[in-house]
Amino acid sequence: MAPRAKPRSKYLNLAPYVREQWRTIFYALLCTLVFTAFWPILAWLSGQMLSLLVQGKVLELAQLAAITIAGFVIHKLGQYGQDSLMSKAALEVALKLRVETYRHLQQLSLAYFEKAQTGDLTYRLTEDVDRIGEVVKKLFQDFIPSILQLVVVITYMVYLNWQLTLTMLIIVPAFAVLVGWFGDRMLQYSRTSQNLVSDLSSQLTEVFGGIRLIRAFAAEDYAVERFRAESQRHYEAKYRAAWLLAVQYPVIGLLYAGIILVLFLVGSWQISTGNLTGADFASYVTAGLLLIDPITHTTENYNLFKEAEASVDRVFELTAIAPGVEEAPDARPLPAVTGKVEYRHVSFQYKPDEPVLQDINLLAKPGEKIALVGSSGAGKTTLVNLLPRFYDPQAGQILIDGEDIATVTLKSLRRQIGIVPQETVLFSGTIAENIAFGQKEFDLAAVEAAAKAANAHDFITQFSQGYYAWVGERGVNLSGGQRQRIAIARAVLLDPRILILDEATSALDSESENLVQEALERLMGDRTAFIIAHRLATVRNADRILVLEKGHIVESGTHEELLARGDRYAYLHSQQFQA
Ligand SMILES: Nc1ncnc2c1ncn2[C@@H]1O[C@H](COP(=O)(O)OP(=O)(O)OP(=O)(O)O)[C@@H](O)[C@H]1O
Repeated sequence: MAPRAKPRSKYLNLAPYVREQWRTIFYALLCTLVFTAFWPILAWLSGQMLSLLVQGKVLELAQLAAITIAGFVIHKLGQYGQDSLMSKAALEVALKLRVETYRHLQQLSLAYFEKAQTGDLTYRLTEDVDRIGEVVKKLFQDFIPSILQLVVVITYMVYLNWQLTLTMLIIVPAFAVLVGWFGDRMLQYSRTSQNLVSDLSSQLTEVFGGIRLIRAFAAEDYAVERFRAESQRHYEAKYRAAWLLAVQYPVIGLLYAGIILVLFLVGSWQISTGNLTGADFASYVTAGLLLIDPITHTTENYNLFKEAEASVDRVFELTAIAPGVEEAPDARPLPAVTGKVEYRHVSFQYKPDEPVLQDINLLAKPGEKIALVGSSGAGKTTLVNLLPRFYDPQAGQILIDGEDIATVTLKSLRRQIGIVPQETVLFSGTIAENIAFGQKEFDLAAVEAAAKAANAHDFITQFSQGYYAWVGERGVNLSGGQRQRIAIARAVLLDPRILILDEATSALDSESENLVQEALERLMGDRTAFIIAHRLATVRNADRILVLEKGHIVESGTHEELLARGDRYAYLHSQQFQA
């Protein structure tokens, strides 16, 4: 039989992030050492003090108390250092992980985002990363110090008296297992009763919603009986939990008393044989008490680690996704282009065996305006989306100024292509920030000039805060036409040689329509433009019209030429553009 591979812990993925924090962690561990080393010292001091107390040596006791307080201060300073530094390291890990994962997501292809659920992605980047941060914090701030404390205190106890320690090491874990068993059972019962409560409430919602039906069928008794049965189940689950709790306290209390009894019996036996002094026994008991906290923390943290493993898994699942559209390793920046665009035998499909574009050939001269028309689903959007490499074609090449776009850097390529989409997305921020979207710093004068060219300046200055008016939730509301002009201003500011315009299908009022149209004409100027056309004016004025059908270019020519042909375009024109 082949040896079973040991499952690799998901937590190992976090190692590089933790390693980066080694300096902080190192200092934090030094503080932990100081903090922990003082546990046995404090236990020993309390034993000595107890012994002096019994002997009535007040002065010595006072001196020792002063030393103890000093020791305690150092011990607490160690704890402060440990907690603050470990928290810092853990939060840095979470921060780095969050930003890195986000950066990775930004590189994934659009195809990924079409499949992914936004809610799920958001959850992974917020809740899951937070939970991981919490776990890392617990690991360093709680788990490692607790383990260290256990080791140090137990070593001290062995040093004081090994016979007593051996006895304790046998009975205490058994006790811990029993407490754990009670805990698990309680959790199980409370989950069951929670589920039953939600069943009960869904039954109520259903019944109150359907009360007419119950009346109509005279089914009141039936409804009461169903409700009674459900309530009975709820009662039983609750009672089981209450009963367990009632049993737990006496059982654990009795066992606890038993442990103390054993401790005293074995302790007095050891004192009687001369293996242990009274003061040492007091130190021993103090040390024993010091074990309770770390044991509780260790078990709690262990459960937390188990639970959080799913979060680690979910976050690293994202970072493992390949970007889809990738830059060639030797990609060069695309130099400033004139705007000549060429598609050579380009074929594309989103899903295997469902071709969307087939053997597309097209050449756009610098400054040419090309309108794309065709019925819905013909592949117009897909065709233009290949140009900024939102997707890569399965076959063929796309060239800009003779450079294959697959060989240049994505940034330099996309910077030279302006896009005015059908639906303008605005992010929360000022209008100026929205126009200068993607630029860390911008010149307000340039933004204003762009807005003027986009026929947006007038409506912007009507807001009381002008370019600083806030867009987004609780911000100014922009109409469809205004949003489009913001999008046009964005493109003007970017000043690309190539444009992709996806005309809005939703009707604008005629004034807005004229302003938008005028702004678009100005934007297009002498740039190369691909326009997914829905407006008659655009189609008429285009240098060339391409008619797409089922992924093929079926016709190409000017408006007049194509009308004269009386074929596909003429048909579409009569259907769509006759108003
Ligand atoms: N992200 C996607 N994943 C899978 N299939 C897609 C995707 N986007 C588009 N398609 C399919 O590809 C084909 C072409 O779509 P595309 O959006 O390019 O057409 P279009 O001509 O722009 O249509 P419309 O005018 O309705 O926008 C359609 O059959 C569409 O269902």
